[in-house]
Parts: sequence; C-alpha cells; structure tokens
Amino acid sequence: MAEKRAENGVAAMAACYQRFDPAAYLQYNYTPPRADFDRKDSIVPWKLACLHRAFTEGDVNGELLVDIGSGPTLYQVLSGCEVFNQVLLTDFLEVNRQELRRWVRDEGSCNLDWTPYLQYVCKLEGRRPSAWTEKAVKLRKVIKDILPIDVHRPQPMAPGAVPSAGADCLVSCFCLESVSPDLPAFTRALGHIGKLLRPGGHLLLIGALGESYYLGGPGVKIPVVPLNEAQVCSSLKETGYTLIRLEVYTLPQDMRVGVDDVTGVFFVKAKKD
Ligand SMILES: Nc1ncnc2c1ncn2[C@@H]1O[C@@H](CSCCNC[C@@H]2Cc3ccc([N+](=O)[O-])cc3CN2)[C@@H](O)[C@H]1O
Repeated sequence: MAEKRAENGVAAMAACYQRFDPAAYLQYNYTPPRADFDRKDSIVPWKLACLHRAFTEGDVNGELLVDIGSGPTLYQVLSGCEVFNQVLLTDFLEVNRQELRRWVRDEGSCNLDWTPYLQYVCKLEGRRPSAWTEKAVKLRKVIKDILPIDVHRPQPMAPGAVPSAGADCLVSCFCLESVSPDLPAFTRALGHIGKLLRPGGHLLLIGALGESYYLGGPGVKIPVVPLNEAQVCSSLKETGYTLIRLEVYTLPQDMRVGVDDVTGVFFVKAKKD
C-alpha cells in the first residue's frame, strides 16, 4: 500500500513537470535580484562562492563530475569544469536538455546570457573577467554529454552512462526536494544518486529550505517537500554520506520575489562512505 502511494506521488510530480517552462524559470531565479553580481547578499553569488571553495580547497579531484537534475542552468559546473575533464549534465525533461545543448553547441537563442556568471567565477578564481571566453571554451570542451535522469529510479541513469566504479563527484542544485512528494522520497532519491558516486567521492548539494512550492512557469505551481537543516543532515547520514560542511543562506526580504516560498538555501559538502 505504501509503495503504491509512493508511486502515485512520483507520477503526480512527473505530471507537474510537463508544464515546466525553462525560459520563465530562468527569468524568475537567475536574473536580478536573485542573480545580482553587484550585491554581496544576492543568492547566486553566494552559491557560486560555495561551489568555488568546495571545488578548489584541495580534496575534490578525479575525472568525472556528474550534475544531477541540471535543469536549464549551467552555473553549478562553472568551477567544477576547471577540476574535472569530463562533466555530464542531466535532466528529466527534454526541454531542459535542449536548452543546455543550445549553449554547449553555441547555437545562440539561449534563454539566459551566462556571461556574467562566467565572469564572476573567473573573478573568484583570481583571473581577469575577460578570461570568461576561455572558461566558456573549457566548459564546452569538458561537457561530454547531456543525458536523461530520473532520481526516483534505483538506477537513475541508463546503464553505462556512468562507469560502474562511479563518478568522482556529484553536484546537484535545487533538484531532489523539488521533485520528491515527501521526505521519504527525498531520502530515497539521495540514496539512488549515491549509487552513481564512488566510495570516497564527494557530493555537493544545494537546495531550498522551508519551500513548499515554486513556480515552474506562469501559473505552474510545483509542490516541494519543505526541508530543514536537521532533515537534510539526517537524510545524508541515512544514505551513507559523511557531512564535511553545511552552510546556510537566509533570504533577505527583497529576495522573496513571489516565485516560491523558500526561506533559506543550504549548501552541503559531503563524502560518500
Ligand atoms: N524525477 C526526476 N529526476 C531528476 N530530475 C527531475 C525529476 N523530475 C523533475 N526533474 C528536474 O528537476 C528540476 C530542477 S529545477 C527545480 C527547481 N527547484 C526549486 C526552485 C529553484 C530555486 C532557485 C534559486 C532559488 N534562490 O533562492 O535563488 C530558489 C529556488 C527554489 N525554487 C527540473 O529541471 C526538472 O526537469
């Protein structure tokens, strides 16, 4: 009975995502004020700084980085692309994979200009902002594929998509809590993606705290399982990760722009046991 209920919850969530609108989603979350590189308290610069530190403090290395549930965004791998020579992007929806492919193939008509993001991460790396063109070349070189994924499946990706030994690092931003009908499903999904990671590999997880819904497009209200820090830490422990660092960003009033009811953002660096 419980299994049937879980299946129904996941199917209902998948139905919600059929109306997801990448262009609107990018507009809601990845333009000012949430992405204002002149504001120290803007969310995107905070996220980029967390990722930069995590990828460059010396313990994260290897060949393969997999981004779980990329959505239509690239920011999550702008630091990792300097550390790994193979990056896989993944998403559940073809519309998001197409958005990513358009950028990777430099076809134009992307729904967001990633230049300010590339420039900001170059600045974090101590490079001149004009090095953003070199970073773009590097990123296009290391992204080896853009693949389907379903974190609710015990095997989230197609067989052989990731070497059987596992990836060296996973990054996932705002995905698991936004696609899970409840906390048990979130925890199960965390376990499923853990199977894609080698023992000793790192997980960099960014997510929403206290969020119960967000707009995936005009009038497209998508339910989210509201999480607190303790639940995130407990789910990580339950699924075989050792927490290295947890950082929390609390949204200032003017970052609450009506596209969701998120109260905070967590950043986790963890290691698979
Ligand atoms: N079963 C599945 N497996 C894997 N991925 C799946 C599955 N179903 C859907 N997906 C895929 O996962 C989705 C990822 S986008 C999820 C959006 N998360 C919530 C949103 C994000 C956000 C961003 C920024 C800020 N902020 O404060 O700056 C706050 C917030 C909070 N609201 C989407 O790409 C879908 O295509």
